[in-house]
Amino acid sequence: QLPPGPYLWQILRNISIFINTPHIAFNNLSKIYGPLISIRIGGQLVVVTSSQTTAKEILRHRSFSGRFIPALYYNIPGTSHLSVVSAKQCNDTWKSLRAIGQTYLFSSKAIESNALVRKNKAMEMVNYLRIKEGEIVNIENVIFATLSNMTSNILSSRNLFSIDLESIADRKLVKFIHEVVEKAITSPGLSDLFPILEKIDFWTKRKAMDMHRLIKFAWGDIIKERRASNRPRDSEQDFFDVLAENACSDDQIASLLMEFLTAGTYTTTIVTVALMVQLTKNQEIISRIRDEVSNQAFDGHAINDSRLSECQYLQACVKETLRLHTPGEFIIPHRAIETCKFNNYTIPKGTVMLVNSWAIHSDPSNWEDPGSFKPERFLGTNIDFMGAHFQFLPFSTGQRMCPGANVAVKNVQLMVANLLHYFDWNITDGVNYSNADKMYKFTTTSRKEKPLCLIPKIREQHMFG
Ligand code: HEM
Repeated sequence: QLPPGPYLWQILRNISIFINTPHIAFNNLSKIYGPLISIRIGGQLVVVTSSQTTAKEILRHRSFSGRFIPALYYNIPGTSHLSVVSAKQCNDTWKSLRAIGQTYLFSSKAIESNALVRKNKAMEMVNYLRIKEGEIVNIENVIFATLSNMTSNILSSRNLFSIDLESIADRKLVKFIHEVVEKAITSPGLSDLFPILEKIDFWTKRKAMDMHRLIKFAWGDIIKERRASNRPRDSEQDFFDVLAENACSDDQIASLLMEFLTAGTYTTTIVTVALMVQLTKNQEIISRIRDEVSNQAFDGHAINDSRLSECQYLQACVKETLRLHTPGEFIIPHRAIETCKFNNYTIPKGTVMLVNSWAIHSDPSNWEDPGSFKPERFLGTNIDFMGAHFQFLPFSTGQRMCPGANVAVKNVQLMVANLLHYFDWNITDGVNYSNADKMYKFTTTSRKEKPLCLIPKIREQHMFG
């Protein structure tokens, strides 16, 4: 009754492709076994789809609305009861946290009322880059710090990083955020695959305590300071105030702030950087974005956040980057919360449900020349990212769909508009826009061989601005 799948020896024979490029491995398997494939990894049953129709059915199926997150994450104090991304199912706490997020972060009203924070952080970035004119800048770090500070200010009215990430404390925290995504959220440990080992899996418990210390290190002082300060007026409340009013413990607040920060910043940085990499190869696209931003969104002093939605071409570039460089080739794993019948198969409770968004975004029956960066493909179409067009699911669809889709796109647009409006960018060997293909090779859709380092040059009209 389970969906078909390869034998263990077939996986072992191709083990390196399964480990290094599982999205390609499963896409290849779907040509043999069809849209639903099951495999057993240790004690864990995993069902994978690379088809857009089946993906839609899974992501919108109530029985598959649970989340599978490795045990490492749940061993971090504060994470198990108060969480959105890692909530095991869509219970009342999950609903109320999504509602709080909607009020303070995600809704159009929240986006509008946070416009000043975003503008100020973007201008801090521009001012920093002005000082760095002619020097090699790790622009990936600057983008990460700026996006993190935008998010942490919206969540808790405080900065989390210095803009150049130069201090040891900053670097420690960045490394940790990468670790949260790459180890705690997306890589199953031994006790996830062999639950019988849970009691003796001391490594996971020790690692979780290390992570807890770092979360406290990041948010501890901010939480202490905020708790000691006067309660703000209702109209000035932020996300932190609502959590504090709801009797959340320091551990719970810290881990939730960290979760939102990671969900919002890690992904958006990847997309902004990937778009910058594409732009370093294509001066024509840069000129087109610049013209559009100057005409539609520059108000004489700064880029006007609310007018960026009129920049259709810039938005097409962001969509094309989300298609070609989706952060993560698979949607964060779902979990069957009950045993159910699905497409004539029986899917047992606890099964991990994986959707291969890379395969959907590279399907030649949906996308002509899918491996190329062609923003024009989105112009004149109504294909958007809100989960109604199943050939394009960067933010997923259904109950667990990313609530931050609109904020994310707005942030990427704002960052790229500022970076291009005020600066020309030379790649580090001094040759403008020529060697980028070799220098910034992607090893997967979103990981590059090297960090993106560029040299900013103030554009002439902004010399004395
Ligand atoms: C380009 C940027 C982003 C991408 C590609 C992205 C993508 C995703 C995806 C694929 C999911 C999983 C959906 C599912 O399980 O079906 C997700 C979940 C989530 N994202 Fe995003 N995201 C981005 C930015 C953001 C931002 C800016 C925020 C908030 C500030 C955010 C907050 C969340 C949260 C809270 C969840 C968990 C939803 C739940 O489980 O109910 N994301 N995101």
